[in-house]
Amino acid sequence: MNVKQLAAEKAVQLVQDGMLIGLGTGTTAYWAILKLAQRMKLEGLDIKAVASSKQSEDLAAEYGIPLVPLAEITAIDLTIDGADEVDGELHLIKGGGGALLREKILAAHSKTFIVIVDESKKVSQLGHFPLPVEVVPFASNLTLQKLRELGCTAELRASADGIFVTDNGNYIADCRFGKIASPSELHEQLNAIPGVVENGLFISMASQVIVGFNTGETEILAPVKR
Ligand SMILES: O=C[C@H](O)[C@H](O)[C@H](O)COP(=O)(O)O
Repeated sequence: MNVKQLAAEKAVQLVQDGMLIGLGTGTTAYWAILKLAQRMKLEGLDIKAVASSKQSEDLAAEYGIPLVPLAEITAIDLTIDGADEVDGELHLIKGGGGALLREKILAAHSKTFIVIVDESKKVSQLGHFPLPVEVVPFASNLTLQKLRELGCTAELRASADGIFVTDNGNYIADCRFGKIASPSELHEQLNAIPGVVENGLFISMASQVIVGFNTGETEILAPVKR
């Protein structure tokens, strides 16, 4: 079993009958979706789900996980999602796959938000991974200028056929800040820029982070209560 699968399967153990599950996006969340489908088939697990991307929606549909229209829900019991970096405070960088906006909306409405990562994602300080920032296409060159004034190099993400476009019809600016001294302060500064829709910093949102190790072990990290 690979390390991402290990963390994902540990998280899926927390899922119980009757829950509404938020499905994350990416190569780690992929394993969680597969395990949920397997538990439904083998154990008769009775769940419904909402998806954080077209990709995860398609995967869930392919594996027979019933999806609920977002208009019909008021809250999510538990969301399971990956991350690009996790620091000691359990702040995250997300959006490597471009799904950060929908992921953040689902996380914000989840009673429990479980993050699943392999050990390579644990860092002492966020920022080595370029921070994804979702921006509207209109005047994106000007928005990029404002982002750079915050001290990063910012480039629009490319795709095979031009500029990468999110499920929401927006662009992603990948911002290299180097080490981020104050993630919460940067989060506020980024979202104050007109044209920025949302950024990939998830501040104090994780209820738990499940880390998979190459040794086959897992570690559960919980936020320190102050
Ligand atoms: O937009 C994508 C998401 O934030 C992913 O959850 C994140 O990039 C981690 O992806 P992966 O599990 O593929 O490393």
